[in-house]
Amino acid sequence: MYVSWRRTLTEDLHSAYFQGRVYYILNVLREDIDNPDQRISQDVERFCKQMSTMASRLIISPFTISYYTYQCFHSTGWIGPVSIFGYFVVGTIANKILMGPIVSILFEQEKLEGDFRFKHMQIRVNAESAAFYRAGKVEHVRTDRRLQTLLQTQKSLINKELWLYIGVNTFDYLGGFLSYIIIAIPIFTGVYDGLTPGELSALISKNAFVCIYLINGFTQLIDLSTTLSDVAGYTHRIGELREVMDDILRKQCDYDPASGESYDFDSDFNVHAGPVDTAFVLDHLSYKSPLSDQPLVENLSLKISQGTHLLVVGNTGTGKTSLLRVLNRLWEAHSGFVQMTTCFGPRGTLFLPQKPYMTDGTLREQVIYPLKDIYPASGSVDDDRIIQFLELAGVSSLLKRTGGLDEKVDWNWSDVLSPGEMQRLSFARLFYLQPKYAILDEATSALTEEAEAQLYRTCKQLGMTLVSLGHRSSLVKYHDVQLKLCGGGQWEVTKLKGAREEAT
Ligand SMILES: Nc1ncnc2c1ncn2[C@@H]1O[C@H](COP(=O)(O)OP(=O)(O)OP(=O)(O)O)[C@@H](O)[C@H]1O
Repeated sequence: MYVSWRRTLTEDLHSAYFQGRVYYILNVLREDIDNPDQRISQDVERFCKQMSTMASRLIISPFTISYYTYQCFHSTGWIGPVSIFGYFVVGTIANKILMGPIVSILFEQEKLEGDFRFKHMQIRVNAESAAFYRAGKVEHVRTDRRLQTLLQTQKSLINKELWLYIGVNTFDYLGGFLSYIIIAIPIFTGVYDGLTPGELSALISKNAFVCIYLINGFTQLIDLSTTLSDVAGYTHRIGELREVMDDILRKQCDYDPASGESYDFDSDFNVHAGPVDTAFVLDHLSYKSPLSDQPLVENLSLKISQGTHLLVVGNTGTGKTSLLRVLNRLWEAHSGFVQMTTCFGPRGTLFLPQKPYMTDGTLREQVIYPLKDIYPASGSVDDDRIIQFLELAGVSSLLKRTGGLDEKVDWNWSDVLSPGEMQRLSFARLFYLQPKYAILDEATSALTEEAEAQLYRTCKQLGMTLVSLGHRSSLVKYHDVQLKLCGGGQWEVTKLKGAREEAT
């Protein structure tokens, strides 16, 4: 049961988490949900484990309780079952009161557990940068601080649980007396006055057995209180995550106001109807960052068309990457429209983000990312293409390091590749997927100008229209139009080297 519940619950959460932009919104934009990763992995695991330990008792209890209620009624009359049920109700109310604070503290403890784990994760991912700073001591203090906060909460949880344990054990203990009180009432009220001492002792032992068994059935349920309080805490965390994901899915605006069509964020490779030679149409677009009321850009009208290479420049924080977020529909526009008139992926538009993302897997999986399978499915011809593109991107040496395109590697790609190698590998991806439009966010910032020139030349030879973001003046010569973001919502478009001006 544990395994199948865990599978069902995790798969259900995954299907919502990976739908559209939900994982991005949860991790980057929403602050009301802590540690979604921990909720999906650890909380679900513990929830299913605790539920499965409760399951056998919960399944069997109704049968044993019904059977012994009948038996108890048969031997003691209504007084036995009624007093035992009453006793159970009192015990349940007492436990409910004691359980109340535990659920909220358990919730808090799991949050702090997630924060503590995240700190270790942060150090694991950034071990080299931290080591360059010789930051062992400061990281030690900070990690210990998180541990102390966690342990304090854990201690107060255990203190609260202590009262619950005392309550549960007292209930168990007093239950033992109750069976004799139930038998004592008919004896002392003279119901069994006509019986001989032998018959009376036989009756007492029979009645005691039945009552003790019925009470035992209830105490077993009451013993579940501690497990139940844990289950309630995990349910709260998992339920909250599910509700927030549903809320995001409901609000996710997959409706294109310009074309009036709805689109599917995940159906990447469907061609969107629109002018064939245009990738994006921006109409009086304004956008701002999620935490600020100041507009980054106001009333931007622009067309990104085939053959017109666009360079986006501007000071730090003026909203260059944010423009790509709006184009890629990660952020909603504040006003105006953005229409994406091509598909996403091969033969459409592809974004190379500022931080190259190296997935796990083989070298082939790195190159074909984000495709799941080779494209087009062409067997060994595909190998030749991949090798050729690795060479063109200047990372053919990776073939030797990995031992082949399909050799499994046991390292973390982001740890072992230099930033320059990661950028080159991202270009190998781009060459392989050959989109019509390549949107490059400081994609060559870690490379020399010669390497940059070679990569840009190859992109153009492969027929891509480029939209680049960057600070380097060397980028100017590869572009026809420049969009300068000046901050405070201002922008200006200029034509470079006398090219056709597509932008207005
Ligand atoms: N997830 C976020 N939540 C809140 N604010 C954000 C978020 N991402 C970016 N910002 C803010 O939005 C503003 C614009 O950021 P953006 O990344 O577009 O800058 P940029 O022009 O690309 O800068 P750079 O040249 O350094 O890459 C910045 O002030 C940034 O702090």
